[in-house]
Amino acid sequence: MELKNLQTGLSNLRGEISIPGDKSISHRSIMFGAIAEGKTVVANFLLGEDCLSTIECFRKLGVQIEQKDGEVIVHGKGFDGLMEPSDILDVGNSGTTIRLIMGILSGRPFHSVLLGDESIAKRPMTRVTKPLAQFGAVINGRNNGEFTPLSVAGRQLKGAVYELPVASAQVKSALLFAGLQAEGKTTIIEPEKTRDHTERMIRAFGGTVNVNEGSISIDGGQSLTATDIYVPGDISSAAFFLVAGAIIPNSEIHLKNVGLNSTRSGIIDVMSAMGADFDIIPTTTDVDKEPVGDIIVRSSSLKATVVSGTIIPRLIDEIPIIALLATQAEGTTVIKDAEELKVKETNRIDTVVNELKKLGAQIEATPDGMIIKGKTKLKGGSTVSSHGDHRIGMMLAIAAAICSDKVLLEKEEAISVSYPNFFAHLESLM
Ligand SMILES: O=C(O)C1=C[C@@H](OP(=O)(O)O)[C@@H](O)[C@H](O)C1
Ligand SMILES: C=C(OP(=O)(O)O)C(=O)O
Repeated sequence: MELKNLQTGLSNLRGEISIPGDKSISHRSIMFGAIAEGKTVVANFLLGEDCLSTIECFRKLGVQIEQKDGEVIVHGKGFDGLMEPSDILDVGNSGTTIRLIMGILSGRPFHSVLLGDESIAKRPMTRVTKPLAQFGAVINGRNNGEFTPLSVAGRQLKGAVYELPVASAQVKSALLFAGLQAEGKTTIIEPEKTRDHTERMIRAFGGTVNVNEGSISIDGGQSLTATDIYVPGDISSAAFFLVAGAIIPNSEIHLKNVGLNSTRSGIIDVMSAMGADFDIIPTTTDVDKEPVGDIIVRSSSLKATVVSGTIIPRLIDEIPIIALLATQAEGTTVIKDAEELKVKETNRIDTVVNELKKLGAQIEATPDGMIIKGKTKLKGGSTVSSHGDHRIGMMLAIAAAICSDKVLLEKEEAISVSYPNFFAHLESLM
């Protein structure tokens, strides 16, 4: 296996980078473009492997999708324009693709089969297949519908009321896609607020969705109309450079075009609580659009914090890099209520704790999170692994930057799932 020799001992990071498109919004732009009528032009689409998997799945469903001059153009023909695929739909490494597409496929009058990579094969699917069964969907899979391969026998769905047992935007979104094509009304009750890109996009495509405190309702039988989408930069990708700027000495990084949707910006609140030195310059001009801004981050003197409760869904994908940040803060940082980390691309409680320990961090796993003692000088002198998880790979590359001894990374290729230019951007700041 080829190992990447990570840059260590960085004395500063300076300059400006434009953050690539948001992964969650990019997936949804293809899905909504496909089920709407007309031509949807998507600008700043993320060309990461996960989003490319979504494009390929919809091409197999008969949707014409072009990539031209940095834009993606989706020629939608409505829900009824989707056709039975003659081949397996391969979602690759993407949990968002497989979970959301089930909400669309379960209401279509044809048969389809979903498969992904070895990580997807371990991720729980009954969180989606069970509630969809309440709508009348018929989805089968290994272990009573828990694991891929999954087969979907689509049929006319009936709207339902469903209370989510875990805060999951993927489950909520799958049910909204089912509800859009069902007979009658659908109401979803969330235990905590999760990312709301699906609700925003229903509106952008001319649909109606009612959001009340803790619940989301839609009427079935809605038809959507194509629109142009601008995808803001992904705060989950910006997070690696926010932390790099704060923990590497003599740094000042200007991150351009970062999505600042409040359902995603928990890392900003955590960095504030830890005393990080940064400024936000909002650049959004249209209040109906996803909020966007620039962030300037500088080397900081940090203190420990507690990360728990309702903030967790607002920063779930940033916890690996927040754990690294906590190794450089004075005091004991506690991250709890984050059991969901166990069912991501890897068990992120285990992979974060084990890999950071190899570099010299004082970090222990708990059943629902981790406890990190700082400030600790990370040494390195070891080989670490992404375990095929893009966010673990990027966190380790930033961790290596503050190590004194050599650090080798196994499975760096995972990073292109969400941030193909990651190393180019990192090097441009050195
Ligand atoms: O809806 C989405 O686009 C996502 C929701 C989150 O997953 P859960 O819904 O499982 O929390 C997040 O971890 C994932 O990266 C993307
Ligand atoms: C969990 C993630 O993605 P997904 O669930 O789409 O695989 C992620 O990007 O961190």
